[in-house]
Amino acid sequence: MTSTESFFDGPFEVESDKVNYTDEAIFATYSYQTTMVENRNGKTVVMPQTQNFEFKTDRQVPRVGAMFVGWGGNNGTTVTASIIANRHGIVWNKKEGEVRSNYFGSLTQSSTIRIGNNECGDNVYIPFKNLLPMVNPNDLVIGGWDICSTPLGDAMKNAKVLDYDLQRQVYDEMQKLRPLPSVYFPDFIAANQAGRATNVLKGSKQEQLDQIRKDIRDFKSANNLDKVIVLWTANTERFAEIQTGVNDTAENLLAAVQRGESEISPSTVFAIASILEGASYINGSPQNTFVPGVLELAEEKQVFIGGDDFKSGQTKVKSVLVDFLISAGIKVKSIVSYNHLGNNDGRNLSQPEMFRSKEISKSNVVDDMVASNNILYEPGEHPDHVVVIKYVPNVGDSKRAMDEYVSEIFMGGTNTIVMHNTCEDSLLAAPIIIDLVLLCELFERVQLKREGAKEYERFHPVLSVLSFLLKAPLVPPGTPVVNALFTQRQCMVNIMRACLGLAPENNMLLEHKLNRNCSM
Ligand SMILES: NC(=O)c1ccc[n+]([C@@H]2O[C@H](COP(=O)([O-])OP(=O)(O)OC[C@H]3O[C@@H](n4cnc5c(N)ncnc54)[C@H](O)[C@@H]3O)[C@@H](O)[C@H]2O)c1
Ligand SMILES: O=P([O-])([O-])O[C@@H]1[C@@H](O)[C@H](O)[C@@H](O)[C@H](O)[C@@H]1O
Repeated sequence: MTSTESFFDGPFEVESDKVNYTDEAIFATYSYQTTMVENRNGKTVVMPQTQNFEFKTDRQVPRVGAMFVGWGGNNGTTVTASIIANRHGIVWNKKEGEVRSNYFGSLTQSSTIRIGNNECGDNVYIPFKNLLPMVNPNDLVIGGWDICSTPLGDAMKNAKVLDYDLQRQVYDEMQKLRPLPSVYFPDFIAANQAGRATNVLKGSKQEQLDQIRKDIRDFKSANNLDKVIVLWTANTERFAEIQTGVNDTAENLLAAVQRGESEISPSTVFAIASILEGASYINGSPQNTFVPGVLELAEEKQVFIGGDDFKSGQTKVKSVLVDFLISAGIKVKSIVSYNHLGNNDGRNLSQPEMFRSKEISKSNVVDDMVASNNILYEPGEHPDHVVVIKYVPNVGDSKRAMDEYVSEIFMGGTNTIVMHNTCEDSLLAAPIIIDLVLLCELFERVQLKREGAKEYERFHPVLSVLSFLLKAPLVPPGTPVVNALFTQRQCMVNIMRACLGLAPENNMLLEHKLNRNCSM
């Protein structure tokens, strides 16, 4: 039987008159094809449109620092220890035998992309990370802040995420890592977190903002970095109230910080600091860090922001399952998502205001799929959708998710899907954190020039291309939110293909569907 798949792991290059590789950059011409649709007297008229672009992708991979807010938490310690383990090629023992350090669960490090077919007609796949020049996670320089002063070795032990035999081998290196003091406004996270607040900044909000900015500058210069990316993996905050004159514009926001306005959260302080220091900022939690004033500031300074809330387990499955059901013409009528977890995040979420932030990000993930099908759903009609999260210390970081999906099928039938999903929360989130940093950094090196334009331009500061990794994707104002997981993945892959002048992956495989194989 002939093999239908091949895998090339070596260097990768496109040979085409549309692509030019220089030492500095990859230049590619690309025809972006879409369709404009009009409703003309009841008839849907579709008009193909083409816009030509020139893509420029800098080839020099910079020296990158990742600064985590909440560095001492389960996610922060797990991602740090795992990068150290991969850097040293650590192998450890479990009862099932030896395990070699890896980046499973990382889109960039452990997934592949179909790049075409060879002369035998076999599909050819390459590592996702080979498509465009990308930072090696082993080279990331990591730092960050935590309101808890516990050194990272002990914090890793407290997290109880990684196997003992692995922890043992990275403990000494981890124990040398100390989180910087952080911004702590008690009413933004659960009261039960107060005991952790042993490493907090003093002074006014302005003084704390200035200190965070200095921390970023000092980290960058001390480690001889080309750039820093700041990522929030601290606890889920309550939503901040949007207040006119406080956080509604960039100017008001900066003035409000100076006045010490109470409705400015720690995460918003970090976002302001990052943007003012030219460091991209990513929000791995569900709170509304990106109040209108932050959005305006990011646009003013042309600094990338991304969020919200890592899409790691239960929601990731939901964004696939509901997409499959609705795109198969099956009417989802009810979604009940229950989970319990026993880590500190779960403890923080046990306070209603913090749970509400998470409930919002977990509940909106099917809106685009439902809105796409007016055969199944009347305008404004939605499935029942309930999210329940309970704190049960015994399970620790090993979250137990239980979901029930009830759908209406053919001729009045009913389909019920019940799922139990043990999500090792931090082992699922850590590779996502790596992908968010690496992809954000990659897209900082991509520029586009429209046909006839003199200047290149960067992507909009709200980096919506990161949506595959996030539950509640932040998008530029007025643009569509896409949650369907494989649509999100294809979007990212096709943009990366466009950087190489390659057409989008269309999955047609037309060459295999004719009476005789057509050699293209
Ligand atoms: N699968 C996942 O683990 C997953 C998925 C999606 C989102 N998240 C979100 O990621 C975040 C972290 O999850 P976790 O399991 O690592 O939680 P965690 O409680 O283990 O870690 C959070 C850390 O943040 C610190 N912290 C709290 N407020 C801070 C502040 N203002 N500044 C600096 N540090 C602060 C805490 O001391 C703690 O060390 C949570 O908001 C969670 O909702 C996690
Ligand atoms: O990503 P996902 O598994 O759907 O959602 C998870 C929640 O179910 C969990 O309760 C919470 O603690 C995690 O932070 C994460 O947000």
